[in-house]
Amino acid sequence: MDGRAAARAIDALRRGWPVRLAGKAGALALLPVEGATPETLAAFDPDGSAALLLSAARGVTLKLANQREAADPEAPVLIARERWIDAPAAMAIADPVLDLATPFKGPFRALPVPHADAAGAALNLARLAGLLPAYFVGDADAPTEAQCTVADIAAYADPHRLAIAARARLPVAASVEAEIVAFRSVEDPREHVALVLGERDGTPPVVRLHSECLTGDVLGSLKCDCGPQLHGALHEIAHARWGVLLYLRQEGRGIGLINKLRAYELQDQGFDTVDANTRLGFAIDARDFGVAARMLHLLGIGEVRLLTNNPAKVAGLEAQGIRVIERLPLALPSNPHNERYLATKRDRTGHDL
Ligand SMILES: Nc1nc2c(ncn2[C@@H]2O[C@H](COP(=O)(O)OP(=O)(O)OP(=O)(O)O)[C@@H](O)[C@H]2O)c(=O)[nH]1
Ligand SMILES: [Zn+2]
Repeated sequence: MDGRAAARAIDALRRGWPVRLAGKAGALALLPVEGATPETLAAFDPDGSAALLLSAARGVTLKLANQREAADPEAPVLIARERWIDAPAAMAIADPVLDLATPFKGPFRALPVPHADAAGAALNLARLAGLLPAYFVGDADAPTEAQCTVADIAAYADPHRLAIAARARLPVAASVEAEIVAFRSVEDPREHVALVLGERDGTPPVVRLHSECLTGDVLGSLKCDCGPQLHGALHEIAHARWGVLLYLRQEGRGIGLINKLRAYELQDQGFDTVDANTRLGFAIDARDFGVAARMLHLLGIGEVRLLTNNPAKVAGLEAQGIRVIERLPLALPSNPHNERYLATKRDRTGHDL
């Protein structure tokens, strides 16, 4: 298991370079659809015999006959590369934002998925790279720039690899009694942060898991409630005996900034948060709360009073060995731009709002 191999593969994918991903029974040569050019595609698939790997959720929208009722939205599906599927056509197949501009696609011919473990891991790897979950799958001898295995990807994403890298006093607006603690794992460039407010006194702290939202946290977006929740949580924690805000680098509930902005474009076309994610081919919530549990563990915290309206966060932490002794609500006033977002949280993802 080598997390570095996965890191190299992610780097290659982001540059639009092909990678080889080995599963238990065999390997797949993969060229990401996002970033593929006519030249890179011709070099990867000179005789036009590649297939297209997509997620089952995307297959549902494309009306692939065998995907009408996909049990697992993130399961891999494969379709043949017909003659008309060049690099731009593949992008239109992969990217739901283009569906309105290119409504008539197909017909598609579904193929059996070879090496389902590698194919599933490939979709996960695309998410980690911040790309659309879609690949050309080439011959076993297709040229590739990086190689990794399914186990390498698991090692890369393993929260146990996180360690405390630095800590310092950091007076903030909410409280001058604050310490910032930064965490990192060797291969994953995302640096998570904890802000510890007040004096540790042996009681379970008030804890907030805040997932990064560049648009809401920094730019003051009105489309979500992240900015007010961030400041509201810091305020609540500052008024408790002590507490911790975890700032998790899981932008867009784990699909990354670019894919979140694609989801926003779909929302402008009328889809809600949940449907936008599944149309892109992702799970409704792709976050890994094991990261938060690991950070709390490294801070010596085993019991928390959790500030959230999201029952999945409580369950996610408990599943990773953190006891949530109390759930504290964190609801803020809505605005005309985030009413639907909040209604979707309440009606479709079980938030207690
Ligand atoms: N994919 C996607 N992510 C979004 C969208 N809007 C906000 N986010 C992300 O959602 C995350 C914040 O999650 P929240 O839903 O506020 O928190 P929660 O865990 O569901 O629930 P609470 O703890 O009750 O606030 C941030 O990473 C945002 O970037 C969206 O429309 N699509
Ligand atoms: Zn937000």
